[in-house]
Amino acid sequence: MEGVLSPRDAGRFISETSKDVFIEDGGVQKVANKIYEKSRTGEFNVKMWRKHELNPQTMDEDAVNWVFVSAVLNFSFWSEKESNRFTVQYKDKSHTGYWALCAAMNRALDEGNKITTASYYSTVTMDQMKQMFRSDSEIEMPLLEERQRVLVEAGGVLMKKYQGSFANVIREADKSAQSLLRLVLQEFPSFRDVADYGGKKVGLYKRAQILIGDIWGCCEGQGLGEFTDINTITMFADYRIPQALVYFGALRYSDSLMEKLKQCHLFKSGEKLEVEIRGVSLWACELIRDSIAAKISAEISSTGQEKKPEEKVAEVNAILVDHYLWDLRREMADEMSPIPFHRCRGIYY
Ligand SMILES: Nc1nc2c(c(CN[C@H]3C=C[C@H](O)[C@@H]3O)cn2[C@@H]2O[C@H](COP(=O)(O)O)[C@@H](O)[C@H]2O)c(=O)[nH]1
Repeated sequence: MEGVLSPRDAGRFISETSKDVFIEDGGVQKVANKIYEKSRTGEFNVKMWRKHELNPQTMDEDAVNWVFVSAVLNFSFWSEKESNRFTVQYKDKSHTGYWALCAAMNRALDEGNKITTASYYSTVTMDQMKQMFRSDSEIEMPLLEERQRVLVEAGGVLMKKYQGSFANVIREADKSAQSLLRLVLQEFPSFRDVADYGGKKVGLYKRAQILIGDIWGCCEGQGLGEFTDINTITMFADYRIPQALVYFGALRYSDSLMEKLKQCHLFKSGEKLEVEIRGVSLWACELIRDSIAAKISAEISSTGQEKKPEEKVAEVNAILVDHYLWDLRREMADEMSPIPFHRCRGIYY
């Protein structure tokens, strides 16, 4: 967007300016080493996305439209008590947080509600939302009215300008992730995750970038998911990656900020401390990605010969760094729970 720092430039600027959130190089190297080792197994690549059972298993237009709706709704699942959250039972499993959103979408589809069809969700009613996104715990899905509003808005744009399919937006971007990012920000207002910080406008664009990352993952970087510049997409600035980065010592909070977090302070979207947590986390992931790239090129130059294609370590971009940390935060939820996440009610992440 015009006059707005891109996520990478925003991350660098916020990191250089921040007074309450700091990057610790020791922790950055620790995470980079863990991911570098993981990347040598050959399983650490774009194919990981589809391994999650709730994600679509096809790579067609329906899958891409599923991803678009999940990205429109991919925000703010946290509740006061982590022990009592919005929960969805689906195929004998209990899902919370982001996975509860996916489970609810799949349950809705199984029940005949066309939640991923723009002609349906562009006119979805609150009664239909309550039915589709009903919780199986006593905690309802947060911000349901907001979710209806952004769904109707997004569906309306697709119907009016893109024949009802997000695949047509992707086609217009002509295999450029940055063109698709610009198009999403231009056409879908709810994705405009921008804040005022230090006299500048900073674009963190969490949902717009995770939309592109998930399209890339869903299609394994092929067909509708093929982007020549996918490595320019940064980490997705949510409320979980910071938790993981602090846990591994890559990020450090000032005592006063840590105290606020421990008091479950409710941050306003766009306030200084909230922007610093998200922006410095983003920059930390850029540094982790750079450190991994240096290790990979050092390995190639030290062995001298080029690896066989199947042995080549797939380039580790910020999306894969992000997914590694996000999935690990889920797997290590208990170990990481002493690190407080920042609470902000909003539609951006
Ligand atoms: N940075 C980042 N943020 C992510 C995701 C995802 C889901 N991605 C999955 C799909 C493929 C990947 O491998 C992941 O398995 C959700 N979120 C955000 O987290 C928050 C919810 O968290 P919790 O309360 O624990 O459910 C909420 O802000 C949501 O917007 C991610 O990947 N990266």
